Amino acid sequence: MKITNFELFQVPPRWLFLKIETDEGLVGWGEPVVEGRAHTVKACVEELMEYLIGKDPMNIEDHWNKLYRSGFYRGGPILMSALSGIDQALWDIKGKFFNAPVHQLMGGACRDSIKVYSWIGGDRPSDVGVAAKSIADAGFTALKMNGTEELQYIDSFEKVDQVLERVAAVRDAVGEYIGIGIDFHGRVHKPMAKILAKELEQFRPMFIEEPVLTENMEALKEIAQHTAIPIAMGERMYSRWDFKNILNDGYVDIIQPDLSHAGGITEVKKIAGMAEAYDVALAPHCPLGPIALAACLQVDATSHNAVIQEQSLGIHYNKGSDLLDYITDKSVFDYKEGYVAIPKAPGLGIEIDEDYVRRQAKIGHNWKSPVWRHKDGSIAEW
Ligand SMILES: O=C(O)[C@@H](O)[C@H](O)[C@H](O)CO
Ligand SMILES: [Mg+2]
Repeated sequence: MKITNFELFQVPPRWLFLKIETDEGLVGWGEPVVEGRAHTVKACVEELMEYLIGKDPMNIEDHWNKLYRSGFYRGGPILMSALSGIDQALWDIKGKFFNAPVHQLMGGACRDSIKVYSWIGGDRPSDVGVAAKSIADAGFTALKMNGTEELQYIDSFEKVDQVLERVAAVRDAVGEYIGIGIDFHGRVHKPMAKILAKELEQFRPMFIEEPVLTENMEALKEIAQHTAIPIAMGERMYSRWDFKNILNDGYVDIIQPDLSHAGGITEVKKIAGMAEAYDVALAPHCPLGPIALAACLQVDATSHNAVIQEQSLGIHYNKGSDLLDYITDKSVFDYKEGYVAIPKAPGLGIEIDEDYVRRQAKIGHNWKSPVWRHKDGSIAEW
């Protein structure tokens, strides 16, 4: 079999889909994207795909190594997201060739389903309470919320109290046992992160996420001394080599590699294995589209330490588009009591609605990250 062609589709709300074609008529789909950088990743995929035209799609490990190692410069969000989408599409082709879901080819599933969580939107305590209640009423047993907007290095306790009020409203709305993930998006610096971690403990959150930026990960040591809340991190880490230090340091409890940023199925499967050896849980990051989610579920299926899966259904910043819009069999993600079943169809397990993708690609998008500034005019982390 040979790879004959590829196409990229930039579709709303802010995604990029890749279709790889073969001379046997089999096609594979991948999702190579970083939010706000779709054009740049697209150019990178185009450059990487030059090598793959005419190659056998089955040799995924060799292609991964070629695309990663032989460019001299390696890693980072752009190259690794491009590689991730290509890797997903190659696995999709392989699965379809053997008429088996990808997890079957990676050793078989060690679970039937995985717990999922969705984002809740809202800024005011009353809004987040209502949003949380609707997620719980829909049968979910976990949710994730925004911890806070940007905090300066040293900031007012008024902002701390606002966070506590919002989390209290959610806890009140959903009762004692719904999991609450609190995402700080690295918008907090060490001094305030310590305080927040300590004060949030009363609400028994499922985890706090990116309490500081990945590049400040040595701060986790001090933050962890102030709380027993599990610490989650990893959506902005791009390979095994990025994850090795945080695992070695020992202050992270849950890693969140993104199947569309951290080297795809091939690489995240390896990262999951590394984490397992450190007794660290896996919760793949996925605020993206259906292909990324399907790839996540394949890795969740075969990773003993996978605990929960993020998904973008109803997510506030994907307004106007839903991941189900792009697939023909809408019931492929089969939810029951807060769990989603591992898809069993060949390849990634989903059927892309290509006509719809083509129509949406005509609309396209030019999604860019917002610019936030502190009161004094200085740039805030987004
Ligand atoms: O954990 C998450 O889903 C978030 O941190 C998103 O990745 C972030 O808002 C960028 O889209
Ligand atoms: Mg996050």
